[in-house]
Amino acid sequence: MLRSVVLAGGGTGGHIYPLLAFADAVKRHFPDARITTLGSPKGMENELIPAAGYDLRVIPAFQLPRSVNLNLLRTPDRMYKSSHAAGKIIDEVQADVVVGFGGYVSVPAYLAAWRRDLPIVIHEVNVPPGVANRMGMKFTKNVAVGFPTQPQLAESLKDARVVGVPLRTAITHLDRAALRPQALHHFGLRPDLPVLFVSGGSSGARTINLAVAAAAKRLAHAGIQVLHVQGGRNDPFEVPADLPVPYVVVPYLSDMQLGYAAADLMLCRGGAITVAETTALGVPAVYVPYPFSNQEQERNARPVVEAGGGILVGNAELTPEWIEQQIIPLARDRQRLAMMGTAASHYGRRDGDEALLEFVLEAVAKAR
Ligand SMILES: CC(=O)N[C@H]1[C@@H](OP(=O)(O)OP(=O)(O)OC[C@H]2O[C@@H](n3ccc(=O)[nH]c3=O)[C@H](O)[C@@H]2O)O[C@H](CO)[C@@H](O)[C@@H]1O
Repeated sequence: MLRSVVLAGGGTGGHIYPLLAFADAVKRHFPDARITTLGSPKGMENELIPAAGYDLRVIPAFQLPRSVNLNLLRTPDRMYKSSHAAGKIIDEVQADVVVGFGGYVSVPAYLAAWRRDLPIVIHEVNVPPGVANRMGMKFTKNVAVGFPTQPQLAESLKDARVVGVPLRTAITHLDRAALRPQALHHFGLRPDLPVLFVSGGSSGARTINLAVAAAAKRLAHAGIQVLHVQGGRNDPFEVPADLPVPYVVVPYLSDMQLGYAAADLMLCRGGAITVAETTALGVPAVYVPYPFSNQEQERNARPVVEAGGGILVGNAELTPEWIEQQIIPLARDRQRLAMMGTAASHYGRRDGDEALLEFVLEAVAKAR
């Protein structure tokens, strides 16, 4: 039984969408439960959470250090304001549990919950775990992870429960083949030619945007249509106007399921939620991991590639020539795409929201 939950997570889409998917699962099972989310002043949560209809409380920003630093938790001026604000909200809504998904806002929430002796559950999707969640792990052993490889790859996650990634129901309930005609129509794409779906994650990826746009003519002359999501925080790019087949650019897709339904092949970064979605849906993908952030995106994508669900290319290797030599033949090879899609779907799962809820209920029951 859950009466009131506080969910903390923010920054980019990768931290917010799992939180929203989990909130939906709580609402399905406990329609009367109070759901409160904590966010930071500038993150994408300020658009995404109110749009999904949930109560967002913004607490003062707190700059995370680059490494785990517990002294910081004791430094009143840096941390006090944020954790005091989180604590006031936790008290006001009489939370049963705090569930954190990482990002700036999670640390003050973990600290405030620990001070009140409330159960804390951490959900982590990356290897190595993010700094906020690593700090949270000092306060709780209730750690859940998104992928089966994480406990083997990171010592700090070796005892974590693998629950999968909570994904939006628009994605977990998606029948790609059934939605495809509507999706193609929506974007003005043709049903007789393959579609390359390009997305650099929630903020977009400049390297990917520029490389694909520079290959636009070659793709079009090979009969490959492109559906290209620019990404929430990226500059526009130029695509030639007189192409013989559609090249559709959209700034950001709120209905990401339409993109997945239209896609024959995806070209994307290796953000954890993107990987969870492509594999849950069996979408074959070319992964171009973001080369920084501790190689976390390469670690996300590599197991899928090893399972045969996609291919991996380094950021610097993604040139218009590489696209011509590797992506064009792949996008036209229906048999190879089908095999890759099946392999990807064997790695993915769609029940992360339910599995995390079960884990949270166990944590609450243990604490009572
Ligand atoms: C550069 C960086 O540090 N990126 C991190 C960030 O990625 P990022 O925030 O890009 O997150 P992911 O790639 O994991 O997920 C992106 C999410 O945004 C959605 N989406 C994307 C574009 C769009 O137009 N519409 C839309 O809905 C996708 O469907 C997906 O649900 O968080 C991830 C999860 O912690 C990490 O693994 C990534 O390494």
